Amino acid sequence: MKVNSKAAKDIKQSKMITKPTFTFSWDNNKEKPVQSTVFKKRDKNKSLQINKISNNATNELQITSESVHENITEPNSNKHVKRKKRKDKLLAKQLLKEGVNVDMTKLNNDNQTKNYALFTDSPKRLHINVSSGKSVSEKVFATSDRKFNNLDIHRHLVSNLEKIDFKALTNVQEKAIPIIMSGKSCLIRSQTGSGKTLAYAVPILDALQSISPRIKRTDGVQALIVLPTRELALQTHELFNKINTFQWIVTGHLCGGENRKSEKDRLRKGISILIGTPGRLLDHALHTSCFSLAKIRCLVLDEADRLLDMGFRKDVKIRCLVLDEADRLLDMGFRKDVISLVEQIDKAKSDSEYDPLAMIKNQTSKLNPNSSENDFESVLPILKDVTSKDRQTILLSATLNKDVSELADFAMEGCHEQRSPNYPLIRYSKQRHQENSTSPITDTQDFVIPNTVKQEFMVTFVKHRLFTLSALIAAKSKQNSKIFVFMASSHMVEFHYELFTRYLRCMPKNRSVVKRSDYKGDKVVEFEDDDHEDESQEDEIVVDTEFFKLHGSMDQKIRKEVFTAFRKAKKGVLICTDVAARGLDVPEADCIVQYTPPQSDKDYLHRVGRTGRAGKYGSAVIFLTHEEQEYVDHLREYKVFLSNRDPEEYLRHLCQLMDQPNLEEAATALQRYYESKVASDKELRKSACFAYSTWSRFYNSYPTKLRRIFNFKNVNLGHYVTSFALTITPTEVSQIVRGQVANVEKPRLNKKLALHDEELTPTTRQSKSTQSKQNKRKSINLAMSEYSSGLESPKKKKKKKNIDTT
Ligand SMILES: Nc1ncnc2c1ncn2[C@@H]1O[C@H](COP(=O)(O)OP(=O)(O)OP(=O)(O)O)[C@@H](O)[C@H]1O
Repeated sequence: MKVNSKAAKDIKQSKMITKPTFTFSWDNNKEKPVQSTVFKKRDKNKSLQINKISNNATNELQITSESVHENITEPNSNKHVKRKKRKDKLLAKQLLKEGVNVDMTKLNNDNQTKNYALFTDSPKRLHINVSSGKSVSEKVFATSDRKFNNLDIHRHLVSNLEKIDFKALTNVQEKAIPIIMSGKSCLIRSQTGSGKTLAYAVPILDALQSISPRIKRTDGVQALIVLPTRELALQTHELFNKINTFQWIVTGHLCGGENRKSEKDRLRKGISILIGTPGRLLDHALHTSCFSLAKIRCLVLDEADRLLDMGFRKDVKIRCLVLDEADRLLDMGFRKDVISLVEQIDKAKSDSEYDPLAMIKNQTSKLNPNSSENDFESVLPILKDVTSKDRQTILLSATLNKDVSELADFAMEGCHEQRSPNYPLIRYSKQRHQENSTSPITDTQDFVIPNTVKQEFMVTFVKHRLFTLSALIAAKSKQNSKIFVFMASSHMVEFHYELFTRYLRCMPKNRSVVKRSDYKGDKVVEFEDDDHEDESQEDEIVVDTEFFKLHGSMDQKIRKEVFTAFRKAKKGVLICTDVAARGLDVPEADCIVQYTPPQSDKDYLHRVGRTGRAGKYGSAVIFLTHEEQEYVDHLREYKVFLSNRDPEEYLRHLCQLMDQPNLEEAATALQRYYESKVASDKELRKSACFAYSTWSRFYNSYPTKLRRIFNFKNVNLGHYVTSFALTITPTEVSQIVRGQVANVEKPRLNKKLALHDEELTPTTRQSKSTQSKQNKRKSINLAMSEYSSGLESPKKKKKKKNIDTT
């Protein structure tokens, strides 16, 4: 019991007080009656007892003492859990009858149950079939042993590539580079980490360097590369810079969250190869005059008609449009925007003046005797031909679906003088529904995951999730691993990042003093003891690794710094949302942890694809609960086979970490330690509440086809609260979150999982108007929260008639 008059004041003033209860007793001398009034805070964590004694003279009650009781409720002490325990016992008896070995003492022992109940759950069995099947695999490097110097590209480019150690061609490069160099549009599907970026970067650079007279900055954008995330745009830009030996070819990137003025300056100077995210590109197209559409071909998103009003000139020449991670762009709601872009470019072409020279040139090139049989038309490569009004379109992704193929049909239809929808589809493996390379792409494509990645699943009890993840991180850090940990929301990333950096990485030296008796019952363990200011309070590094965080709500500057630092780090743990799932290339990353399963099956592939890149080895593990284990069967539909990993293999590391000989004691001590820290730190507790709240929204918005596996109605929310190191009930968490949101003047939190308005794409912003549409796109929006368009709010830009000319 603690007495603290400030706390007593807080409770008295607090609005969250239930009705007081009055009790009367006699004072020690049995002379006067004592009236005790107990106020209880709604969160039941604190209660205030005021003892008053009647003053005979004035007939008034005098306060004799005030005391605040901190009742840390044991999460499992409610009726619901008791009922569940009864059920567990019945189930255990049933299992015993079936001949399954069940330790009934654990279930019957009340003391054990009282002992925090982390390891007293009824036995749950895995009922999934984990036998492996034949997955679809692709070889990364070409068997023909072809090298860059065998290609007809400039020798300076070859020597630079060799210097960076790009000698042998990967399969996708061997197939795609000659096709792109010939000027054809194509659709490329190839597994993650197979070198798709270089497959288009090399031919683009080579084509541009061969133009005579040399292209100038003032000639405007020649190639436009559109990517879904800022990090990906930055990374692609870096790659272009690294391999570009031709100083007159200027590359640049535009993505949300950066200083617009410096971007404007760069645009004014001129860029030949422009890499960017759709939102920011549109932003500049709308507001930056030096990014005039008269000079450069721009990606037109939502407001194509307005762009035309703004002077979409007819002599524009974007001759190469690359849509990387094309399916992601569609998932993010950019379908309309991309289609608008293509329409505008086509319109510009058809509106352009009669150009007999170009026509003659095209005719001549069609008679080129060197053209291959398969060429549906043989033209002078578009990028090399300055007079060409054509456009070359390249769509790439590791996962193509019907939507992308429809977009490709549309985008490529008009990209050559003689239209032909018969564009080459570059894909390596023969798939279930694929008879030949021209057979249609369906939504049920088999997933091709690098066979150098060991894919596992780990079934844990919900209450074990937090310390199992900690154990995994501790174990992997000993092996100097570089780990991606994928979580559901920005808040979840923030909370785990704080918790792990502050309390997992370093721990007090005296942590071994916590014995079983210390975490029995309802007492919260505190390692620090105010009375002992000795060395026992010192911390030591127990998990020797660096933690990083990455999510869409972070400031762009920090986001860039974090990403660069993680790439450079020798080892580390990147706690992130799906913003890091696509395209990011961290070659040394050797472990992927999916702490929250993805909402889209494709995301499973892309998350796993952050390891095992370019033939390197890696492992990927997904956390599942017993109720979710069917997900393993679900992935088998895509020919993805996971093996089972026993969590105990990681949990053993906790004994050393917590200085406890017994595994269960060590795990419980860690959980208690986290809980005590969260309970005593207001900010951390708030962060945990938001993390839990956004997780629950995420979990509640799985798409229909995954809902039978990830069913919100089936989850024990109380257990999930424990997995966020909280010792309060889910209802209390929502009250705290609601209270916090109400206290914020201008709530930055969108009703949907803390979506920041600026994170929405122009298309989504329009769709915000109707609630029904919102509901339909619930899961899309969740994913999009991670991507910034960098656009101003619609209100601001609506009345802007004059374009900013600065
Ligand atoms: N010819 C090559 N030889 C050696 N390494 C290569 C070669 N081409 C690419 N790489 C390396 O392979 C890795 C993956 O390349 P890249 O990022 O282009 O893959 P991707 O296919 O685009 O993957 P994702 O689908 O995940 O975006 C990079 O680290 C890159 O440096």
